[in-house]
Formats: sequence, C-alpha cells, structure tokens
Amino acid sequence: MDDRVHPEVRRTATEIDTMETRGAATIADSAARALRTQATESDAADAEAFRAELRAAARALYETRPTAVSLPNALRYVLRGMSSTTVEGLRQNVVESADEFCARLERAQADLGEVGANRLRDGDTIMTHCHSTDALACVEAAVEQGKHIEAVVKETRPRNQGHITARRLDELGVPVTLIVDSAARRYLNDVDHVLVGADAVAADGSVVNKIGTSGLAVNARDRGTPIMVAAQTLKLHPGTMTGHTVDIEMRDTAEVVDDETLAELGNPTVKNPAFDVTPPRYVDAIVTERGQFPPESIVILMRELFGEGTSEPWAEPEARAEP
Ligand SMILES: O=P(O)(O)OC[C@H]1O[C@H](OP(=O)(O)O)[C@H](O)[C@@H]1O
Repeated sequence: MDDRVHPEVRRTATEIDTMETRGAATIADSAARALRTQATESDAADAEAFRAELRAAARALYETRPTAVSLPNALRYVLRGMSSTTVEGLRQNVVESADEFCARLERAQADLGEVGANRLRDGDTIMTHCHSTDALACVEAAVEQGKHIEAVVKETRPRNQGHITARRLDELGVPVTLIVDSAARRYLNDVDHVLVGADAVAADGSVVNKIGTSGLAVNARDRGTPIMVAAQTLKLHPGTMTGHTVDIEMRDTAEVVDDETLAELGNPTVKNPAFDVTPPRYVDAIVTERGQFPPESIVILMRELFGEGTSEPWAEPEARAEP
C-alpha cells in the first residue's frame, strides 16, 4: 500500500476487507471517516501533495471490496469537496464533506425507513436475507408506528449475517423464526413481503445483493409474495448509466469449507461469490429516502442525482489518467 496512506486508513481498509466492517452503508460511513482522518493527520507540504495523499487513501479504501457502490460513492462525495488551494483550506473541505456525508447517510436511512414502513401493515410477516441496515430501518419505523411485525430470517451462508438480523429484530421486539437458506421456498407462503437491502442498484433496475437474493426473488414471484428492496440513493451505481457492469466479488473459499474438510472431500473446486444480480422484473419496489420506485424508473432518479458525474472517485477532472 502507498506509504502516504495513514495507519488509521490502512486499518479501516483491512477491516472492510476482512468484513469486520461490513454492510454497504456502514462501509461507506467508515470510508468517509477514514478520509477525514487522513486529512486531519496530514502533514503535506503543499496543496498538490495533500490532494495526492487523499487520492492514495481513497484508492486504498476503494481496492478492498469491489461490489458495494456505496464505497466509491462515499469517496467521490468527500473528494469532490476539495476546492481550496491551500493545505489548511483543503483539510477543512474534507472534514466538512466527510461530516456532511455521514450526517446525510444517517438521515437518508431514517427517511427511507419511513417510506418502507408505509408498505408494511400491522400483523405482517417479512422474510429477510443477509443483514441490511436499510431494510431494518423500515422494520424499525413500522414498529415505531405501533405495527406488529414478525420475521422469517434466512441464516445466509456462508457468513451467517442472518444471525445479526435475528439479534437486531429481537432488540426491536420482532418475533423471529430462523431458517436455513434452502428452507426459504417452504416458508414463503407464510410471509407477506420479502425485504432485502442492496449493495448496488443498476440503471436498468437490477439489484445486486447478497448471493441467494435472486433465487429468493424468483421463488417469491412464483408464490406471489412482493419483493421490496430497501436501498438509499447511495446504492445507485452511476457507472451503469454509461454501460459499465457491476463487479461481483469472489471471496475466499475458506469461508465455505476449511482446508481439512476440503482434503477429505478430494479437493473439489470451490466457488464463493458474495453477490448476485436480481433482474428488475422480480422486484416490486425499490424504497429510497426519495420515495419508492418501480425498478424500471430508477434511472430517472439516477440521472437527476449523478448527471454525467461518473468518473473514478479519486480522479480530478483535469488529471483523470493519473491515479
Ligand atoms: O447498507 P446495508 O443496508 O446495511 O447493507 C446492504 C447489503 O450489504 C451486505 O453485504 P455484506 O454483508 O457487506 O457482504 C448485504 O448484501 C446487505 O444487503
């Protein structure tokens, strides 16, 4: 890693890489805070050195996990605030942008929760996959509105983020039934909504989320169960407006099976994709802090929010080839 990158930023990058820090919104929040630290601790001699240092830090954070677009969106937001021509001015720019970003993220999640809660009725049961703070914000708001909600929670192999969801729902007073992933179809008849988060939403309305989401959505459509995706606008992927595709992260196979067991099995090939893509036709609504959208119309919101601004997060308009 570039030696201009502050140890705190390195630590954040490692925590994102190892998934000690995980979940698209949480990753974005910690990346923005890391850039803030890089700025406050910088002893760069001049404005150019300061900018280069911040870009190096952004790259180190960006290279951790490829799929959740909230990460480059956060980096872009903070770096775009650098308008000053002095080190002190730039430091101030980054601190303000990072603070503003984190505050907006929190507000967006609360606003999204209110929108999502309106789709849930008193007495409804939801089915969840993985752990999404955006999805849980909808349940939390519904509970605050006095609605009784129950949940069927998929454990979400291989990392079992469903356990985190079960704990959070229990804290909200929501009764939980925990199931293995392969039991989802069996229980779809008992639920009123599938409620999941997103790591990225593409311009055509496709939803990139934890592996297993697309199969769940197809089964839910077959059973007539509505599928609701909670995704604040930070999850909209600007690059997909200009034809880029979303990279699907392949994680270490040790998450699936340990070396000893692998040897006992005769060393088969193991694949461990972290995410999959659910086509828009299987999604009923994308719930954002700006309201709910049918997936096919999300591109209109994306144009409004991003315009043509889809460059790499660390690239400055006049120095795009440099990173
Ligand atoms: O931003 P929030 O809604 O918290 O999370 C969004 C998504 O991030 C998670 O990915 P991972 O566990 O980091 O691989 C899940 O796929 C989850 O749906």
